[in-house]
Amino acid sequence: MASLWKNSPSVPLSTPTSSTFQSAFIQPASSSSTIVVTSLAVIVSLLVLEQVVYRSKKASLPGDKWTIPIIGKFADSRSPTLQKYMKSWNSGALSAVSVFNIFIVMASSNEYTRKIFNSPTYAEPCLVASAKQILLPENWVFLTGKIHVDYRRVLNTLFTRKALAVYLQTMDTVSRKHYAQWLADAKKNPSPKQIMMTSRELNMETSLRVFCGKHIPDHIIPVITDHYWLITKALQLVNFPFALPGTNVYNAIQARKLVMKWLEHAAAESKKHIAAGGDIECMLDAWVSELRSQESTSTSTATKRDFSDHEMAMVVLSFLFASQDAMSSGIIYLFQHFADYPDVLAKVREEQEKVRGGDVSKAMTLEMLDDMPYMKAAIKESLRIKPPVTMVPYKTTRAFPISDSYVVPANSIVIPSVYPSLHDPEVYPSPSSYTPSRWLDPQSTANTTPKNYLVFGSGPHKCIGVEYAMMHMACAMGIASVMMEWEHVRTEDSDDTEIIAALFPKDGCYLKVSPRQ
Ligand code: HEM
Repeated sequence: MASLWKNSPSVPLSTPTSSTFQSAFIQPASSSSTIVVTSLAVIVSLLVLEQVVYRSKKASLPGDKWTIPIIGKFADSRSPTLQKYMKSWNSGALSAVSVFNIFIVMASSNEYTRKIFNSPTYAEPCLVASAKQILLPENWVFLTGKIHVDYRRVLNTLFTRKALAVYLQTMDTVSRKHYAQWLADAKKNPSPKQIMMTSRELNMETSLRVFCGKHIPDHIIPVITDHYWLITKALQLVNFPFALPGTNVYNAIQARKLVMKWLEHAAAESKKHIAAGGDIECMLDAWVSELRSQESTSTSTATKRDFSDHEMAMVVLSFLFASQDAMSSGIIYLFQHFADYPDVLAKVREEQEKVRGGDVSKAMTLEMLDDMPYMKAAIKESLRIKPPVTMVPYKTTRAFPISDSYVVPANSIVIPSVYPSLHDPEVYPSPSSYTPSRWLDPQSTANTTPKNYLVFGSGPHKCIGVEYAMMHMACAMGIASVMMEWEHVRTEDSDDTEIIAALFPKDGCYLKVSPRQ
C-alpha cells in the first residue's frame, strides 16, 4: 500500500505562497465556501420546515412521525397493492401520509368515508393528480356545485330505460362476437390464457360502440383500445409530477389527443345522422336527438343548451375514463369467481336457461334482465369482494372538520376507502366468502345496511353509470355462461391483487375456454 502512495503520479506537495496567488485563489475559495455553507443552511432549514409542517398537519393521526424528505412515500405509491393500503386502514379510521409534499389523509371507517363523499362544501373529487392533464381541465367531471348538478341532469337523460334498451342490443352483439373469437383462439391453441387484455378489448369495443355506434370506423376501435392502455397506465394515485417526454402522463396526453380526434368526429357524424332522420343507434344519437327535441319544444332560452362536438367528445372521454378500468375489473373477477364457485355458475346457468326459454341465441332484453335476481346477486357480491374502485381521491377546498378531534387542512387529499366498509363482518358475515345468496334475503344485514355498499360511491358524484354497469356485466356474463365453459387455472398470484387504476388479479386470470354443448 505504501509503495502505491510512493509511486503515485506526482502531485505538487507544496503550494505557491505568493500574495498574488492568494488574492487570486484563496479569497474566492473562501467566498465560495460561504456560498456552500449558506446553501446548506437553506437546504437544512427547508428540510426541517418540511418535517415541521408535516407533523403539524398530521397532528394526532396515525402515520409515520417523519416523512422521507421531498419524495415522502412516493416509492410505496409506485406499486400500490391492497396489502399496503390495508396497513394504513388498519392503523386507524383516519391516517396520514405525505407524497411529494402533498398531505394525504386516508379514511377507512364507513362513517368518515361517507362523510367525505357527502361533504361537497369541504371536499371535491380530484381523481388522480394527473387526471386534469389527461381529461382536459375544462371537462365536466371537474365541475362542482350547482353547475355540476345541472350538467349531470342533462347527462342523466342518456341513461333512461329507453336509452338502456338500445345499448343492451349493442352489448349483446359485441359480447357474442368477442366470445366467438375467444373460442376460435382456444381451438387453435387450447393452453390457458390470461383474460386481462382480452376482457379489456371486449369492454372497450362495447363502450365505444354503445357510446359512438357506427360513427367510429371499425379499424379505429383497436387503435383507440391500444392508446387507451397508455391512459390507464397514467392513472396511478401518484405519478411523476411533470409530464416530460417518456413519462406515463406525457404518453397519456398524446393518447388522449388521438382519442379525442375520433370522438369529436363521432359527435359530428352523429349530428349529421340524426339531422338526416336516422334512427337512434348509440348514446351520441340519443343525446343529439334529445337536444333537437328540446330545441323544438322548449320555449325558455334558459333550458336550451347546445353542445359542441368537443364538449360531447369530452363527456364520452369521461365515460370511457370512468368505466373502462372499473368495468374490466368487474368482468374479470366475475369470470374468476364463477369458475372458482361452480355451484354459483350452475345457478346462473339455470336462471339463464329459464329467461331464454332454452334458446341460447336469444338476444338479451331489459325484461329478461328484470327476471335475473340471481345474476344480480352474483354481480353485487363479486363487486363487494373485489371492488374495482377501492378508493376515490378527493381534495379539501377548505379546512374540513372531519371529526371532533381532527381538522383536515385545506388543499390536502382526502381518500375515502370503500374496501373496509365492503368487508365489515358485522354487515357481511364471513366477508371473504363469495356468497351471492346474502343478497337474496331482504332481511339480511347486507340488504338492511345499504350505507356500507359503497362500490359506486355516494353523494353528488355517485357513479352516473350504475345501471349501465350492472346491465353490461349481466349481459356479458349471461352470454358467456350459455356460450362457453371455462376453467380457472390458478397460480400462486390468483388471490393477490394489483391496482392498475382499478383492482385486478395479480396473475391476469388464466382461463381455459371451450364451447358449451
Ligand atoms: C363496475 C363498474 C363501475 C364502478 C365500480 C364505478 C365506480 C365509480 C365510483 C366509485 C365513482 C366515484 C363516486 C363518488 O365520488 O362518489 C364513479 C364515478 C363516476 N362513474 Fe362510475 N363506475 C363503474 C362504471 C361506470 C360506467 C359504465 C360509467 C359510464 C357509462 C361510469 C361513469 C362515471 C362517472 C361519469 C363518474 C363521475 C360522476 C360525477 O362526478 O358526477 N362509471 N364510478
